[in-house]
Amino acid sequence: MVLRTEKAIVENMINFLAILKTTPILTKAMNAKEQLHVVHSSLISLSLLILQFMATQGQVITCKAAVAWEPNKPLVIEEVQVAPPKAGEVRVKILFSALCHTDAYTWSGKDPEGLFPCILGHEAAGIVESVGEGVTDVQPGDHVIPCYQAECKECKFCKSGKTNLCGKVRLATGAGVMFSDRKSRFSVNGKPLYHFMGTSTFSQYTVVHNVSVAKIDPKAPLEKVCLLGCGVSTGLGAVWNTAKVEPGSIVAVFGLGTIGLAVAEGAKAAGASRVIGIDIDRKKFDTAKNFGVTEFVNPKDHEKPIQQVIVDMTDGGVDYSFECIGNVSIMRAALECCHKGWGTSVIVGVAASGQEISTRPFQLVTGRVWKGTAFGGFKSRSHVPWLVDKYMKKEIKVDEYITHNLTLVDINKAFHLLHGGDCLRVVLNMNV
Ligand SMILES: NC(=O)C1=CN([C@@H]2O[C@H](COP(=O)(O)OP(=O)(O)OC[C@H]3O[C@@H](n4cnc5c(N)ncnc54)[C@H](O)[C@@H]3O)[C@@H](O)[C@H]2O)C=CC1
Ligand SMILES: N[C@@H](CCC(=O)N[C@@H](CSC=O)C(=O)NCC(=O)O)C(=O)O
Ligand SMILES: [Zn+2]
Ligand SMILES: [Zn+2]
Repeated sequence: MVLRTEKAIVENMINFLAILKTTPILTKAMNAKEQLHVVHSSLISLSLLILQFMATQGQVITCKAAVAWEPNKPLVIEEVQVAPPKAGEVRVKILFSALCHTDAYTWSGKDPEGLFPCILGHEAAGIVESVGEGVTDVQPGDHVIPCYQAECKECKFCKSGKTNLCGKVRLATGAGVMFSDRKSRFSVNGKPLYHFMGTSTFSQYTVVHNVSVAKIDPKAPLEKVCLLGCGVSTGLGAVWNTAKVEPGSIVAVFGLGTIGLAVAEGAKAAGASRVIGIDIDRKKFDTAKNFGVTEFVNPKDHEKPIQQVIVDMTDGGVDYSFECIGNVSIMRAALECCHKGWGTSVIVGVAASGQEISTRPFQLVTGRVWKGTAFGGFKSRSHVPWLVDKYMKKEIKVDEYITHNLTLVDINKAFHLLHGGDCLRVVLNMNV
């Protein structure tokens, strides 16, 4: 363990120097003496961080977390105890966590898997603090994105080559506990708190399974790439992996929040000839243009059912449609606006417990295809680092989805903002 930790320190020093080398302020604005000063003080900070991690390894950490004690009741910032990682587990210092509508959905009490009290949050980035026995893929100091969709590379799902779903820890994460002992690593004064989606990132420290953590480029800004833990990746992947949109396709996107905009961005990158954005909030269109939407339709402006409006606009229907709202009536409309013979509709939105989809079977008999996607079909540990690299090469947007920056203590305000029409993603700084 000591050897592994020393190796981690050295590797992180090297990584850190690599970051400094690419920091423009060091190459342009400063003289050599000033640059040396920045390097020295940064190295001291890094060493302190590593020493801090060495001091906490194997110990219970007390830190701040937002606890959902009951559905729909304000989250409470509590001092929580985070147990050390057991075999096959990783404890992560969460630096930035964004809010996703799925957190709000579970918090609302409409998620059949929702368990309380719990720590929500699943779109985040941080640094590995310590690892449990047998963990070799990551080590203290690594920059990581927790992944609610695991990738063990061994189970029948992972080996199938047909899906990104992984079966290894899914039952445990659905039950709000860790796989090895079916217990939680979180507590408040001895009272256990449930984990959420295997990530629970609204805590300054969390414990995740080693199959649920992606190691990323240490130069990537964690306050931005945290978004690749869910929303942006899901939208892009829905287009590239699930639908496999071809150049020249006509695409309809229902719902122009973060997920719908990422679908539009993915469709544009895939060479779609038209990207029709549908939303009941007309303010969304100005933003949507910047993400690749070419036409905007507001269902409120039409008497006819929205599927008929789209069919009439597209000589019989679209090649691909995406439902990015979580509304089962719109899921039906999204299927029925697809072209006879080949149109494919992808459900991305998460609908509440008890909701069901329906259509005339004739819609499918006549060649339309109905699909769904989880995390955009991306295999988490393999593809999240690739997405981070694409962001670093400026091949995908991320910054543009961040409309608000707040701190952990303002998390209730952040959820309030998330429900407003002007908000895409709120990123919380977890350590201020
Ligand atoms: N399948 C997956 O892996 C994932 C699914 N999700 C789900 O995706 C959905 C969308 O997430 P966000 O983009 O963050 O949500 P959002 O709330 O920001 O966006 C939804 C958009 O739909 C619009 N809208 C609402 N009702 C409408 C209607 N009847 N017709 C047309 N437009 C309507 C809203 O004005 C809003 O612009 C959520 O249900 C979320 O839980 C999120 C992440 C991953
Ligand atoms: N527990 C929920 C499940 C909601 C859901 O479908 N989640 C998506 C991710 S949404 C992210 O923001 C998902 O990946 N599902 C696959 C999975 O294995 O959970 C419910 O029952 O409604
Ligand atoms: Zn999400
Ligand atoms: Zn697996």
